[in-house]
Amino acid sequence: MSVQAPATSANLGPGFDALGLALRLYNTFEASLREDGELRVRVEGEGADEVPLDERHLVVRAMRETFERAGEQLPGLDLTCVNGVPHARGLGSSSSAIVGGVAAASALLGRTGPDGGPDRDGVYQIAADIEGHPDNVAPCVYGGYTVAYRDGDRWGAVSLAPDPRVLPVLCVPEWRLSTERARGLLPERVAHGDAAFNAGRAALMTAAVCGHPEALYAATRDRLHESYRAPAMPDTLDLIRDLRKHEKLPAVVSGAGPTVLVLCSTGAGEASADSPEIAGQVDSIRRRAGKNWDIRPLLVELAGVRSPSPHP
Ligand SMILES: Nc1ncnc2c1ncn2[C@@H]1O[C@H](COP(=O)(O)OP(=O)(O)OP(=O)(O)O)[C@@H](O)[C@H]1O
Ligand SMILES: N[C@@H](CCO)C(=O)O
Repeated sequence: MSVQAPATSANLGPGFDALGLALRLYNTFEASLREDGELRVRVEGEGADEVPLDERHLVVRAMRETFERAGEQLPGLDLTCVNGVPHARGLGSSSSAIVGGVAAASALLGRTGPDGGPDRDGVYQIAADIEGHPDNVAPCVYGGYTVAYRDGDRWGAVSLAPDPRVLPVLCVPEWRLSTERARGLLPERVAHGDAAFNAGRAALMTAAVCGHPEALYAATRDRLHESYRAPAMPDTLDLIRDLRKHEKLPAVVSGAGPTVLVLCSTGAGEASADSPEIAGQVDSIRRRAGKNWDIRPLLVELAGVRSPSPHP
């Protein structure tokens, strides 16, 4: 069976550990069970020469955890990963691997949702437990723009369709920053005023993405994480400052960085990389960014993780 799990951009500025957006850029995982107990992992594309090809592989770990929670043992496994999502760039590669692994294992265990597709809530609960925070996992599972939260011992999420006038443009650098290191830079406590500031901007972000793109510039302000992480990604914060100050574009750190997310938009009509208004904004981004950044306009993925067939 095969699973396609999208890239995601989390936080969107003020929505630390809560807001996220699914992107049309994917990792694909093909998994089939082996009766001889052997594990065979093949990886193509992003991270191919870097990730371990044994029990430590993140997809394998997620699959094993899902089997164990169901009271079963994962037998042998053939796993092929075709990765389109760059690692450690703030594009949710680890969530894509975890969600893909949990969705594949769930399907192999015969669990499906009411529509015959993935059991989305089941996948979300396990994957968010493994990842530890839900803001990449929620859009990867449900697609669209998501607001994720913790409710007692469960994870909750609402998925909304973004305004078609909005187009995410990613500026992806060659260099990397691990989420673990970026989280280690955050303070244990923040000022009440900063928390209140972010609450207002995060609420505004939902309005902005889902019907009021004119509010995107004001909505993309943060006081809880970006500046604390600046020492680990000074070029990212410099590019964001330049895009905001000189181009008046709503730019933020994508996830834990170092990618920059720019929420481009049109005044009217659907946003696409070919529409003159967006093409002009993309040109400005390219000019400001220079040659060290890969500028990628990406449509929003509306459906989330897919597992076309539950049969091994
Ligand atoms: N497709 C994958 N297959 C196997 N392991 C992966 C995969 N993607 C990520 N990983 C593991 O997770 C690590 C990167 O995860 P990390 O959380 O630092 O970055 P990210 O998920 O790309 O960023 P962010 O969470 O900020 O969006 C990699 O170094 C690798 O060990
Ligand atoms: N909210 C997370 C996203 C990256 O996984 C962070 O900023 O650390």
